[in-house]
Amino acid sequence: MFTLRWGTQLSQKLHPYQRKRTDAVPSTGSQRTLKVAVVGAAGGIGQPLSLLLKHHPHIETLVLHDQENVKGIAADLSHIDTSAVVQHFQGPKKLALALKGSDIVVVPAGKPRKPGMTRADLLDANASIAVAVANAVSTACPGALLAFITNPINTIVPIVAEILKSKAVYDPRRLFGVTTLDVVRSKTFLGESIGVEPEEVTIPVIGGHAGLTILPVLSQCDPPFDGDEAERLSLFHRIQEAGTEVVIAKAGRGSATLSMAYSGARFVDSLIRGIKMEGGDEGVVECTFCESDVSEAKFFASPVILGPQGVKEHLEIPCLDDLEKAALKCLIPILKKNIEAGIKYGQSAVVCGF
Ligand SMILES: NC(=O)c1ccc[n+]([C@@H]2O[C@H](COP(=O)([O-])OP(=O)(O)OC[C@H]3O[C@@H](n4cnc5c(N)ncnc54)[C@H](O)[C@@H]3O)[C@@H](O)[C@H]2O)c1
Ligand SMILES: O=C(O)C[C@H](O)C(=O)O
Repeated sequence: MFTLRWGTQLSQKLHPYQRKRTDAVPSTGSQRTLKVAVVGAAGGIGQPLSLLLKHHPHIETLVLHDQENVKGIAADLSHIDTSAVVQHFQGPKKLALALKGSDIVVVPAGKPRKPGMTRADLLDANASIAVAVANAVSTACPGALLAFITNPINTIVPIVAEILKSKAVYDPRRLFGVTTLDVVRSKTFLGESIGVEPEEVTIPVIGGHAGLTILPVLSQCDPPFDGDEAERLSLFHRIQEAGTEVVIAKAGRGSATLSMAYSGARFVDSLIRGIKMEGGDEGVVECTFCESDVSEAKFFASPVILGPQGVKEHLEIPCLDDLEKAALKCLIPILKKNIEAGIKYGQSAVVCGF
């Protein structure tokens, strides 16, 4: 029988350097069932992501929202013999209603890249979508965990933070840019290179989610990657440019969708396992882009321990070798600029009343 392997196998194992005792947290009731909303559910990512989430044993209600018609997708998914009930909503006027009472909102709404574009080129098209979702979340489900897939992640997440701040509902523990695909790709490429199952590979990927801001910490790979300097640089570059590899291969028909849906589902599963964590549980570790003071940039992708309220603890930036230290030094100014653009956009959206 086909079963999805939710739980430990899908999410990042605790790496030895991350292994820490965490404070006991009160039980939030592992029996609680959850409402998860997907905004952009009719899209290239949204459809397979919704398919994967329909199989999640802890999702009681799966809400599909899109500006396009999602009725057919909901009807289709609702015939799958798993218990999640599928609801559907279309258009901006239905967004707040769709999100009402959601525990988790995951957002793959927005334009994807075409060959020749950078992720930053998507800002004009996608920023207003992020603002609309943040506004709706602030009234419909201010306590939800909010995971953005929409690019450019480095700028979209700071925009959303500004909108939520203006509504006095911003909780940095609950807002995430999904960078799981960078980890998934790193595990795959390293597994091939080392000659082990990709699932056995653990590697932190830090920084941001665009070109040079993506920093796979190869020196902390487990099992160790012991390629020579040339292999190391080539792998480093391939991971940074893996999104572009897909954009070029799709030749104008969008960017990564299936691997992103898999990665998005894995991230949602980790959020759910955090929500359902019982006192004494060790916690779920994922690399994700969120506000922190682990680096000089206000937002940074790094390993966090997830718990019932979202981020339970930010782990230190892993030990870096000389190449990685240089890469971090080079990415920080780029990331800061991306973040600053988001803060400015968000603040002006607030002033303009969007
Ligand atoms: N974080 C990552 O690692 C990662 C990976 C891949 C793609 N992405 C990004 O994800 C986004 C979506 O990619 P895709 O390939 O699914 O694109 P797509 O065009 O196939 O789908 C986007 C969907 O969003 C919907 N949408 C647009 N505006 C909306 C709104 N205001 N409200 C509700 N729905 C709306 C569209 O109707 C469409 O169905 C892109 O911005 C892409 O760059 C991020
Ligand atoms: O590359 C893109 O534009 C999509 C996404 O960010 C990716 O990494 O695949």
